[in-house]
Amino acid sequence: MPSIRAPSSKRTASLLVAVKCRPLTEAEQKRSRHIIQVTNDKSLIVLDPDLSKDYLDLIQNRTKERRYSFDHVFGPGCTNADVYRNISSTIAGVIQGLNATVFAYGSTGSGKTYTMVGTPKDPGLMVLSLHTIFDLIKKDKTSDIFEVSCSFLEVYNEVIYDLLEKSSGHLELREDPEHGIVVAGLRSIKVQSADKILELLNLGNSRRKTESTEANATSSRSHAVLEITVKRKQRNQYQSQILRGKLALVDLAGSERASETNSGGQKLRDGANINRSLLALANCINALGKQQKKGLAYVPYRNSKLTRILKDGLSGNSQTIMVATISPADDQYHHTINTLKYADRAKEIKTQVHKNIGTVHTHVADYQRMIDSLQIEVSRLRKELAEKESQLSIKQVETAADNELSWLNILSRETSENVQERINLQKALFEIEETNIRNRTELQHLDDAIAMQEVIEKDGAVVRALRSRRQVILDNIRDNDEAGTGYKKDIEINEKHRHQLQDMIDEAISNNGNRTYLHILSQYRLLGMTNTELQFEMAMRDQVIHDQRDAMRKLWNVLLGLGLDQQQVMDLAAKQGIKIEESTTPQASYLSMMQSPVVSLIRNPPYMLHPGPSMQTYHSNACIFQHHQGHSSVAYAGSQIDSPTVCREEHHSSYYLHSHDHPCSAYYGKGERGSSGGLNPCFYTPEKPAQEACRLCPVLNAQPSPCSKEQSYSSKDLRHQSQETCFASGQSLHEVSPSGSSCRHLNEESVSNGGMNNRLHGTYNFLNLLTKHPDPLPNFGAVGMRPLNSPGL
Ligand SMILES: Nc1ncnc2c1ncn2[C@@H]1O[C@H](COP(=O)(O)OP(=O)(O)OP(=O)(O)O)[C@@H](O)[C@H]1O
Repeated sequence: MPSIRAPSSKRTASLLVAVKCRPLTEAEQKRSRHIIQVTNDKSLIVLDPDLSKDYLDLIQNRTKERRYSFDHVFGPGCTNADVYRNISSTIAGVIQGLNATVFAYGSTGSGKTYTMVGTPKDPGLMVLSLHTIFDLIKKDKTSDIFEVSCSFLEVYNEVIYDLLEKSSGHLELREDPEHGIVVAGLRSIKVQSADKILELLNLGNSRRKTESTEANATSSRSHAVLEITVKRKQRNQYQSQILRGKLALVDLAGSERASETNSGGQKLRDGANINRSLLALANCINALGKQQKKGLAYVPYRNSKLTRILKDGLSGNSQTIMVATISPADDQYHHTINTLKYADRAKEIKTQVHKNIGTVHTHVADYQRMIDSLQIEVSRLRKELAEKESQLSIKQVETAADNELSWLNILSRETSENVQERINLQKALFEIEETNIRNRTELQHLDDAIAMQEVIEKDGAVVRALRSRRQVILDNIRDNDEAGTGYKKDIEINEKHRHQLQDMIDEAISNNGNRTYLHILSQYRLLGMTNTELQFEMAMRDQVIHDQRDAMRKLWNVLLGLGLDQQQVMDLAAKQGIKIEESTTPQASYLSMMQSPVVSLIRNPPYMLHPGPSMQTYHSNACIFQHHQGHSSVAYAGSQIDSPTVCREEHHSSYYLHSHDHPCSAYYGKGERGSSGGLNPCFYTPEKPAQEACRLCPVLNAQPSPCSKEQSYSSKDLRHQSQETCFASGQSLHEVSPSGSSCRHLNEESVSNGGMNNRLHGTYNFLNLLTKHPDPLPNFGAVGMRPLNSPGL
């Protein structure tokens, strides 16, 4: 299986919002007034639908007239081709390995399906996009091989169906560590021409659930997602590079008010489900919009299948276009305002776009195979279950038995929903807690920065900006905590429900003998498999991420401590065919930190947070102390840079830089110099308390260096010194700065402690390579800095 890994060059893109106003329909022309005025290609006015407003109302600003501006505005005279012209460049990016998402959003009957699918005379965005993709492939002058595949699904009443299957079963979502959210078992058909996809599109559309409602004669009752994947394999390239672009075209079901639909029963239930998932989408748009202004806010993707499917398009790797469709009719005023409100918020949403580049080598092939075999097992069980059910129903003759079976069906459906809900709630809770861990870390940075800045100017602009940011973060923490409490309550309710269902199942087994038992057993087995798969996925992913980050952090500490800069390390690694992803370097951590709006305010000394390797924090005569014990590690660095005590703290799998009020800083006092004459950046992990670290680090205890003059090495000497030789002679390695006040300590004990030998052996080998030591080539697998194609498992 080709593995696709995102390279480092990311571009931040804003979600592009286009508004399209359809003409009045024939029926509307008889009863409604046109209230949309498109003032130019970027703005529009929604007129007050109430004509009875008098002059006084108007001058007192009691009018309901609203003005909006967007990236593009299209009036009733515009065709789908006019809309498409403005977004075609984004679609073209798909054949270059970029992802794009286009979704139509609006109330029922506002023109979403017309915009996405269109008519033979006015083909919609789905059709036009497909033509672009195949035209570009045809015109391509390179010798690259293209492979286009397509899938088409619908989400109806919170259940996913494959529109390319005649009678599709229920499909489940799963989180893939490489590809994000994927629909397990969804058919992906390879296609050679736009016509073939259009055929599939028509077929799928004919299978879509539609109903005639008050507002629209053929109203879509489901959300439909057409996904086109373009794989581009470059011939004769190093490792056969593959670009993989993905285009998701989404036609949402229309929101409506129950009071307007004039429907009951199933129709009303459909409407409620549609509204629920659209509300979930609106909530995500809200949170994402807020996130741009306020920093980390929790985005409730898990509240619906639709939002989980759209997650990448809303915040991940995708250039995303929202086409907000509106009706010009005065009786649709509230719907129109509502659509435009969310379209307006969506303008704030940012995504990170990068090419999906991979090689034909396998990364996580083993892991993927395991998941796939589980998937196959799940579908086999599903089939078995369906067969058993049909056998049972053939044998059924008594009405009592029918009733029993339908009761059982309800029970098994409820059981399934209960399990799925619990998984979603637990994951949501986990995500919310992660978000607040990051919020709390930022709060700590801010507290430190405020304290330091207040020494300089008590109530200056910077302090005020920092305080206001602090308030925002506090609000976010409170909001997230409240949401977390809500999820915990939901989990309790879910748990109670589970017990009730279990009681009912137990009773059924004791009363109804074999058939019931078999049915429930199969269902349970099925759910058990799905659950195991999820747990397995999560555990594997977390473990891999944790191990790799941990090993990389240690390696960077050692490498940069030797005085090499990041570029040198990367160049040397590249010579060995190893690609170090930019996003994993200390510089990247530093940059992302420094790019935050508040940190940019406080970049300059004297309270610079962490200068980063490029700014020589890891000075050649800096002091590095490493101590390994089990899974904990501590590394300290004292530099000559005139900055206050700074700590880098690792929490869970995240890696933060922050100024910290811990005993080391207390020792010197805030902003005071340590014995080195410079202030000491301090690196530690939570597992190793700072006091212990201070005790262990001779420099921080302001004790004389343990190195005698004869035992000391300049950093240059050290790099040419074989550690083996040094350890063999019973010495520990220390490097002393010219002033004698800072020291690098890397001894055998610290290397061997806690079973870290293998990893450090790898590190050591790599160091030898970097310092041109004639030892064998490094074993990168041991240190987590793997050649690009290693699975890391
Ligand atoms: N630009 C347009 N020009 C002419 N007619 C249009 C246009 N847009 C929409 N219509 C007409 O408006 C009606 C409703 O459109 P459509 O079915 O696309 O709405 P929708 O938003 O998809 O509704 P639902 O959410 O209920 O599925 C249809 O009769 C359609 O032909």
